[in-house]
Amino acid sequence: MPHATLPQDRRPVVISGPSGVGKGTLFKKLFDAHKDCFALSVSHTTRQPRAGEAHGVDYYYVTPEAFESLIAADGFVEHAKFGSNRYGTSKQTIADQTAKGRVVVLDIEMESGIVQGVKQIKNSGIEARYVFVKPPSFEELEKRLRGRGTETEESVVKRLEQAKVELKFADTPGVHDIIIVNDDVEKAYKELEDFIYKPVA
Ligand SMILES: Nc1ncnc2c1ncn2[C@@H]1O[C@H](COP(=O)(O)OP(=O)(O)OP(=O)(O)O)[C@@H](O)[C@H]1O
Repeated sequence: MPHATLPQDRRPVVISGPSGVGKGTLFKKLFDAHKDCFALSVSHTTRQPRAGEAHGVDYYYVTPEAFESLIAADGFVEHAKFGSNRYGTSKQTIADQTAKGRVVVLDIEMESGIVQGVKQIKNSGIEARYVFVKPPSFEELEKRLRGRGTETEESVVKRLEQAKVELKFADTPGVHDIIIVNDDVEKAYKELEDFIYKPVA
C-alpha cells in the first residue's frame, strides 16, 4: 500500500482493549506505515503535566473550571473522572484533525474507563469505527503488562481487574466492528490495516 494513502473511510477509529494488550504498539505501526494519514486524538485533562510531557502533545492541560465549561457546552465525546482528575476527548480536537485531512485514532485511556468511554462515544452522535484488541489469553496479558515494566504491582493488579470487565464487555454483540486478537503482532497489525483500509461498499 502506498505510504501516504488515506483510507476511503475517514471516520475516526476508536481503539480499545485492556491495558498492556498492545494497542499502542499497533497504532504506532499504523502511523509509521502511513505517514501523515492519521492523528492520535490528544485528550484534555485537569491533572498536572508530568516531567517530559508537553501541552498539546500528551494532553491539553486545563483548569477544572475550563473542563466544566466544556462539559456544559457539550464539548466532549467522552469524559471521566479518575481519582480527583478529569479526562476527556473533545469534539473540537477530532474536528480539527479531520479538517487537516487526517483520520483520527482515539485510544481510550484506562483512566477514562474503556467500557464507559466506548458507550459515551456511541451516545455522542459522532460517526466512528470501533476496534477492540484482545489478548490471546489472560496470562499473556499479565506477562506483557509486567514485561513492559512501567507499572507498580498495585497498578498491575488494578489493570488486570479492569481487564476482566473490559473483556466481558467486548463479548457484547454489536459493540465493536472488529475484534483483533493480538497474538502475533505482525498478523494483528495486518488485520488492523486491512480493516482500516477496507474499501467503502
Ligand atoms: N503481539 C505481541 N506479542 C508480544 N508482546 C507484545 C505484543 N504486542 C505488544 N507487546 C508488548 O506488550 C507490552 C504492552 O504493549 P502496549 O504498551 O502497546 O499496550 P497498550 O495496550 O497500549 O497499553 P496501555 O493501554 O496501558 O497504554 C509492550 O511491552 C509491547 O512491546
